[in-house]
Amino acid sequence: MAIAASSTSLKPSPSSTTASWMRHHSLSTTFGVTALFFRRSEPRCRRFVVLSMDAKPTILVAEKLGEAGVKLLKDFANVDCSYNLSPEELCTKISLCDALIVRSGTKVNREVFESSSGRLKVVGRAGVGIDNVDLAAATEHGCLVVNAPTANTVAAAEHGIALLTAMARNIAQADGSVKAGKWERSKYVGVSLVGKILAVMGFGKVGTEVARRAKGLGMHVIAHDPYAPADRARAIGVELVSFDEAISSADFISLHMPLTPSTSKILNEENFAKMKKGVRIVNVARGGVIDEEALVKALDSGIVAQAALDVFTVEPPPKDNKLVQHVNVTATPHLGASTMEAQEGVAIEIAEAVVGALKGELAATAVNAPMVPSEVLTELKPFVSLAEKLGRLAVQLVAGGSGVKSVKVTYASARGPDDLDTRLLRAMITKGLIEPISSVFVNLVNADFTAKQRGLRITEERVILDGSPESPLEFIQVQIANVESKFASAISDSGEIKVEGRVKDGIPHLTRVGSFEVDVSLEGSIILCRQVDQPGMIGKVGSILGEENVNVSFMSVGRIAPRKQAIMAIGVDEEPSKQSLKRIGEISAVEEFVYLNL
Ligand SMILES: NC(=O)c1ccc[n+]([C@@H]2O[C@H](COP(=O)([O-])OP(=O)(O)OC[C@H]3O[C@@H](n4cnc5c(N)ncnc54)[C@H](O)[C@@H]3O)[C@@H](O)[C@H]2O)c1
Ligand SMILES: O=C(O)[C@H](O)COP(=O)(O)O
Repeated sequence: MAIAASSTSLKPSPSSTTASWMRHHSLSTTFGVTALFFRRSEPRCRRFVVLSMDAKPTILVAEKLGEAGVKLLKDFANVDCSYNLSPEELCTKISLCDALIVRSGTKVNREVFESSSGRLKVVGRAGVGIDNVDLAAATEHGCLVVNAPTANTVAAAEHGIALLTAMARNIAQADGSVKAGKWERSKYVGVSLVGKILAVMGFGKVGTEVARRAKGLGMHVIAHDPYAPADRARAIGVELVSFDEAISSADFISLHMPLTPSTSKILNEENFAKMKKGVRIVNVARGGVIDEEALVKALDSGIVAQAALDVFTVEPPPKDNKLVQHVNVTATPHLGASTMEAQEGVAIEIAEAVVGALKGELAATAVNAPMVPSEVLTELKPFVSLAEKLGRLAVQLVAGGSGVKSVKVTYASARGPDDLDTRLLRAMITKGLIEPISSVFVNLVNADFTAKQRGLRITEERVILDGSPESPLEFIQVQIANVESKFASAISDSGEIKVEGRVKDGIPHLTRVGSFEVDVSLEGSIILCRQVDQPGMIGKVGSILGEENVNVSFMSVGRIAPRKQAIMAIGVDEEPSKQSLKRIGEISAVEEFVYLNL
């Protein structure tokens, strides 16, 4: 994968790790100790993590949510249930919230993310359709969007069937007539469903359940869905056909695709003209998939005999909306998901997803981030940490003023190329590369976007090794090209800054710097010294650090040959004072050294 370059570049600067308190606070509050990819590791930030460990995150529930879900949320967070907020009120409240839960009635647009000043970390959509959430803006702001895709499927399908049968037998109109004191038996003669062709447009979860039920009513069901597997359709006796075939052969059309740029107004004047005269249309998907003006015309001309609509382009539709008022239209106010059972299920599904995301777990229903199965995550966890630390090390080796633009990551593994999903690792390397030298925070959601925005091009390469594929990876190598290093020995023979690491006994280790092999655990911070290999060096450095009670966790020397140049890597638990670092630099055999903060 390659992330295209843009015009900006990263400029390392020693003091640029400082971010605002608010950002640290919201990060650590929101993604506490278990946060796998959201927590920063600078000592300064760790203080805020400790401070905020007891602070509960705040979740704004902006639309009615089932009680069971609200209870789950309250067990974990402060919950503010504020319904019917104006857009301005939502923007004002959002800067105090770590998560927001909405249904289809709230527009979560760019302004909402901008108003959150970086605090909003999760948007939970209590339902399926996410067309009311600006996903691009969410991603740019590093905000995870999760939905509840399964709990209202049956409710929506049942509502679709209810509309289909009610429309065919004029139930709503006849009911109104009886209540008005009339008895119009010949006016409300309906049409039968049995033997009729139903075209299900969008053969996903809801479409499939509608098809199943329609077959039970004796209908002949065909479906159109460019992405649905034919065998799934065949398994329930449904034939997948082209768009034109579906709409031109159907007696009834039921819409079940999401609203996207490619489905917007997919039923338009041109397509109504292709339909059988007298076709009947059900829409429990989204109002925007129909050109509503064209539908009014098609109803007036008789191409469309009847329509049953649960959803509208603008909700609620204006009172004088011609479609709603049309005599041949049956309308419901977006009730597809509104059964007691579905709303309890959706509430639990979204509450679990939002709480999980706030705890830093990878969400199974993430809409704008890769979903990583938990077993894969368990296996990758130490490599995730290694990836971030290699990124942090590599960028700190860049001399101030050099712009980091081109980074190559090599993953060496004995596993087949399809067995390793590198998105998580790439995100962590990106986080490691960017966070030490900027005030932005990077996570799985915004990593690629942030890299692209900063003109950082990351290319990935797989090296397939022989041997046992027990571990997902042997080593990860990070190379930064076209830069100078503040530690010349980090430059490899081919001219790039190069660091390489492995996981040993579950702990990330640095195993190569430039052309030198080292072995130091990446648990604290590191001092790298290039020296002339000679006896007593470890003791000299160790005693300088010992004098100020800096604990050495690890030492390793990698050398070209005995008594030639060597690199000493020293792992330290505490940050040495400037004075101690200066004294290390003054040891006569030391040619260069660098302190790297992990
Ligand atoms: N009225 C309601 O209350 C209600 C309730 C639930 C869902 N919905 C709507 O129904 C939609 C479908 O829900 P779902 O759970 O079945 O989602 P889903 O993702 O399981 O199914 C959507 C299907 O549409 C297909 N699709 C995408 N583009 C298409 C196109 N151009 N032509 C035909 N098919 C296309 C997809 O391949 C997918 O199979 C949701 O996006 C939501 O907008 C409404
Ligand atoms: O996409 C959905 O899940 C449905 O349209 C339900 O929307 P609602 O949560 O506003 O009822």
